Amino acid sequence: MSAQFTGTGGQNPDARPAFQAVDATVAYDGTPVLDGVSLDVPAGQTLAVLGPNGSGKSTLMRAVLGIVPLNAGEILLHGTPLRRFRDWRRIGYVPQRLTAGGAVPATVREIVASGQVAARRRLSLPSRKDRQAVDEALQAVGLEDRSDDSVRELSGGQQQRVLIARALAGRPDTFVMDEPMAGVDAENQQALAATITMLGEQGSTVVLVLHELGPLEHVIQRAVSLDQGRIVHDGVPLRPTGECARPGHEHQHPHPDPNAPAPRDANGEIIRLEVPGSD
Ligand SMILES: Nc1ncnc2c1ncn2[C@@H]1O[C@H](COP(=O)(O)OP(=O)(O)OP(=O)(O)O)[C@@H](O)[C@H]1O
Repeated sequence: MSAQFTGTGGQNPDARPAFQAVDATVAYDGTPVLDGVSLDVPAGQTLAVLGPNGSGKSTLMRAVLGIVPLNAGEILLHGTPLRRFRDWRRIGYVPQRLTAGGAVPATVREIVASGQVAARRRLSLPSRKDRQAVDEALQAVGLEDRSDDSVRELSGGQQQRVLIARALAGRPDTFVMDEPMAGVDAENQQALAATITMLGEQGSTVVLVLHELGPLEHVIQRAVSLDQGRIVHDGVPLRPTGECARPGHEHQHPHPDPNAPAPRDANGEIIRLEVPGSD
């Protein structure tokens, strides 16, 4: 594997935390969904954010990335207050998988290459190094043989791997992945777990929203559980107990079933993969 994905933080014990939330509060219509959350994520750590549906996991991820404004508190990225942070090329965001947003049809390679736009100098064309980074990102997620296919031809799990390759192609060292395993079949989960393991081993910071640790159990160093917008556990990952420990237990989840047919719009067209931030 190339050294290009190597994070800097994991090798430097003096590095400032990748993410810091200080008493972060977010309310929608007056109802707090993040209720004074304080959290430091050291550079180089692989951390899972767990919790029941609606507990505020996605809101916390969006808040640390500045997508959702805080009502109170503060966020720092790599030691810099969010409002002054400019080094967005360091951050790779893997959003939840499918939306009905208006993306254009695109090949796998085009989607992955779109992850480099923020990192390239304005108006410059992709360099040989950029193209090489796309090749390596595709290789990292095991999709190099699908690079010229339309993303619409891929399964949901493969599309999720495309989104991760897209984040890798920008060469960040800090990743936020919102439910990368949701609606992904077992084979693609294993492929994703291998990629995330590689990132952790190479010193990147990886923050993942998960419903269960599953195939990532061996790579998660720390788990933070939210409930009703507050941190109720922070430490070694808790093993599931009771009903959740039962073999075959299925978390109640609003995301698509991996075996369900591809979602279609009112005209019968398959809903396309959104390409956020590809401007
Ligand atoms: N844009 C919004 N406007 C109003 N309410 C919102 C908005 N986004 C989220 N919420 C509400 O905030 C609460 C927390 O939502 P959030 O998506 O952060 O939870 P979550 O833990 O990620 O849930 P899930 O596991 O279902 O993805 C929920 O009650 C949700 O309905």
